[in-house]
Amino acid sequence: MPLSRRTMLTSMAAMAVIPSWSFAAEPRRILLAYYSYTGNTRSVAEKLQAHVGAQLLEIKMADPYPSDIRKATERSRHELESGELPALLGYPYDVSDYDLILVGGPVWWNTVAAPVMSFLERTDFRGRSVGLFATYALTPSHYESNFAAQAHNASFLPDLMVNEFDLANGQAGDAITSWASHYLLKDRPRAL
Ligand SMILES: Cc1cc2nc3c(=O)[nH]c(=O)nc-3n(C[C@H](O)[C@H](O)[C@H](O)COP(=O)(O)O)c2cc1C
Repeated sequence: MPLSRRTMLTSMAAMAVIPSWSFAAEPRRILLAYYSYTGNTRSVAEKLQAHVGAQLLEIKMADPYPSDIRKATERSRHELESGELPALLGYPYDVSDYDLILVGGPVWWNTVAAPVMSFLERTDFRGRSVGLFATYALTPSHYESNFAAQAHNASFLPDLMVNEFDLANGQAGDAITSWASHYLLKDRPRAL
């Protein structure tokens, strides 16, 4: 049946205002990997996860540190000084399904905690965006630069460093929320 002139004009007018492509919200696929010994980094990871709905991955060691913190401290120091990084459970991790990989861990001995170093060493970040977050007691020190040196081929978002005392006092919430909304929740353009 032939279209009426009015129908044709209406259709043409609609086509003129609707572009052939548009911006649409497409959820980012986010992996949130973290290691935590005393629970601080886990707490940040869970807060971030509540904001961005990422897939959580706890980095687990094949031979976990003892609960005696002095023994764990001695061992971790030896691992970092000698470069004999601890074996992990379930590696290598395939991150190719994710657009963005968040990696969290504690500052240990002024640098990246040994299990997180292991994770970075065994993961191929080629073509991926990485957002690092860490918790610390006194200063993040060389965490960021040492992390970047170990995570080959990644492009980095600005990082999130959380002081453990701010976390314990409930004063880190705004910084965590702000980081998540600025860097993790952006919509990406998608061709329709
Ligand atoms: C072995 C060890 C070494 C640490 N070294 C540092 C350090 O160099 N600088 C610092 O600010 N905090 C240091 N801390 C404190 C931790 O970074 C802090 O408590 C962090 O929030 C712990 O995170 P977690 O609870 O996720 O394990 C160290 C803690 C441990 C157990």
